[in-house]
Formats: sequence, C-alpha cells, structure tokens
Amino acid sequence: MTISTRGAAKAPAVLVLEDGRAFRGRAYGAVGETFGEAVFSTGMTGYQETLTDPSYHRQVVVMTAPHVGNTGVNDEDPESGRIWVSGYVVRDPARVPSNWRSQRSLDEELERQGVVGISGVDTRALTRHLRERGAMRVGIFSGDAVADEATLLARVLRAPEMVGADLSAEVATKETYVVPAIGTKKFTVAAIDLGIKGMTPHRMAERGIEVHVLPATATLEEVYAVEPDGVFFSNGPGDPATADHPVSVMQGVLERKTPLFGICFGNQILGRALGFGTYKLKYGHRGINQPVQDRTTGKVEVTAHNHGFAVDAPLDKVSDTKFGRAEVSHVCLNDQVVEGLQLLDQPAFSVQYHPEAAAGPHDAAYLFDRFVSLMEGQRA
Ligand SMILES: NC(=O)CC[C@H](N)C(=O)O
Repeated sequence: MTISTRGAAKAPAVLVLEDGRAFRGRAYGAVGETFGEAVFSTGMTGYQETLTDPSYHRQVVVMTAPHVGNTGVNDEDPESGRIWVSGYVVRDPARVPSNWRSQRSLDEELERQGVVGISGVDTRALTRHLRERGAMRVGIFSGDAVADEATLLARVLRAPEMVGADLSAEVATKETYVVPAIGTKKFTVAAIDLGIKGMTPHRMAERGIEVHVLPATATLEEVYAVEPDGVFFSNGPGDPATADHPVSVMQGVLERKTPLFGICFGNQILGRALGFGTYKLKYGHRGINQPVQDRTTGKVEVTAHNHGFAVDAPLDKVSDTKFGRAEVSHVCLNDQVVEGLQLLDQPAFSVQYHPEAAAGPHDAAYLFDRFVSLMEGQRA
C-alpha cells in the first residue's frame, strides 16, 4: 500500500470570508481560485452525494466532519453528472481511501473536475463563525492565486451574492428525458427539473411511476403534453424569490387540481404559489441529521436537509389561499422552520427537506407513497 503524499505536496492556500476573517491551509483538489457562498454541512457521510447535488451550485461547502474522503470516490453514488459545489473546505483529508467500492481518491476527483478546495482548516472555528455571523461570500485561493488578504478580500466582495440568484436554468436538463417505471407502470409524472437529484426519479420509478423530467423552462402546455397523473417540482439552487416561471406553471397545475408534490425548492415554489413569502435563513440547514415533525401524524423523523431559504407561513393556523385551505404539515424541531406544506382542499403537498435521502436516513420515504396515494385517489 502506498500512502499518498498529495496533501503534503500541495500548495499553500487561503480562504477569505467577506467579513475579512481568513483561514490558511493547503490546496485540496484543484489549485487556483474560486468564489461562492460559504455554508456548512453537518453530514458525517455522503460527501459524494453532497458534492454532486445541483442545489449546491455557487456554494462553497465546509464539512464539519473532520475526516473527509475516507471511502474514496466511486461512479455509483453521484446524484448528477458532475460536482456542483464551487469550492470545498475540509479539515483532515484521508491520505488512504479505503472502501471496496472506491475507484479513486476524493482529492483526485476534485482535481479532475477542476474544483478548488482547501484542507487543514479549523472547520470547527469556521462553522462557529458562520453560525454566529451567517452564511456569507467566500473565496479560496491557492498556488499563484494567493496574494495579500486585502486584495483577496476586495475580490470576494465583487463576487455575486446568493440573495437574488436565479440559477435553476444553469443546472437543469436542457432536454426532456424519461426515467422508466421499475416493474409495472402505474402512473406518469411530469417532473420539473430545477436541479433534480438522480435519486428522486428513482424513488418514483421504484413505485411504478414513469417520470418525464422536463427542463426548468417547461411551459404548462409542455407539462400537460405528457398527460401526467401527477406533477413534481424538484430541489434546486438559488433564491426562490426569483423563481417566477415555475411559480406560474405550478399555479396552472393547482388550477387544474392535478396531484402535486414538491421537494425543497419545490416547497418554496408551492409557498409562493399559495401567496406566502420566502426568506433567507441565517445559516441554513445542511446535513443528514435534522429532526422534523410530521404534524399530520405527530411522528418525528430524522431527515436530510440542504436549504438556505425557507417559507414564511403561519404555524398555528390554517391559511386561506386562492387554492383553498393550506397548512404547515412539517416543522423542523431545531428552530421551528417550516419544513412542509399541504393543501386541504386539493391533492398537493411539499417538503423542504429530502425524502429521497441521498445521502441520509430513509425515515421520510413515506412521502413518495403519499404522492402515489394522491394519484390513486384522483383515479378512483
Ligand atoms: N435543495 C434545495 O432545493 C435548496 C433550495 C434553495 N436553493 C435554498 O437554498 O433554500
């Protein structure tokens, strides 16, 4: 066995936050420079799924787990065709990946895909800083890109902010594709791709659903051209306040009372379609260990999250909306943030977290069954 010395051989690197705090370390992955919104993920496992989740587009992810890369990289676990994070921050990268499925090291994979990272950072101090000051812009600079901190800070301050960012079209499919049902086909679903993760259509296909994945720009006519039994709105990057087109398509779906399910960005779009606002959380929820209560059953589930924005809807009352009565169906037990919405007069619901669980616990898989029940109900 050879012990990699890649980390030690790597160039010096520096991470500069927009409030001027800086952390020094070593290059990890590609050498160069990158910018994004600094966010932290508390997942102890599942780094491949995190890196390839399109919702992380333009975000620099700080891993709170101190050892990253231990199980290497394989070609089976990615949630999309590439790494989407704009930068990656770890404390102590694995020198020797060890797993029967590992095909290469994470360091190599980041380098191969041109993703600039930094290792050797006190990620606990960095996370505490972000928790106290909030998510903010950041730059990572290594090799020739390293300069004096004032110069680097000025460049970080010129990078775009996440508030107001309209990013779905940058990550979504350009062409419609079909994920066939596994076994007997029972239903057809039109899934609007705002940054969909591969596991989501798979969870539907496992339940006999043929999933037509449509581009983010799909029109209402294109949605109904597939003669769907249900319509799904996916997760995705950016600020939901910019998602006017999917909001108007969803309103068309709600007018027709077609069964509707949304995940994450899709939940924020349902919030907006119903007339609620959205707002930016101070530092967001990212990880695979977040407690959520399903208020319709009282049960608590441990769930996967990745969101920086949330829906502003009342927790303590049923709201009258232009599509009938709506209520908050799920809530995060850490901070009482809205984690799900449901309509009481027609078959539509959504959750802010990730029942597809890639990575994460499978506690919330029942939500896909709920979507199937809504479609069954419509046929009966
Ligand atoms: N995973 C997602 O769909 C994230 C939704 C949105 N971009 C947010 O940060 O809140």
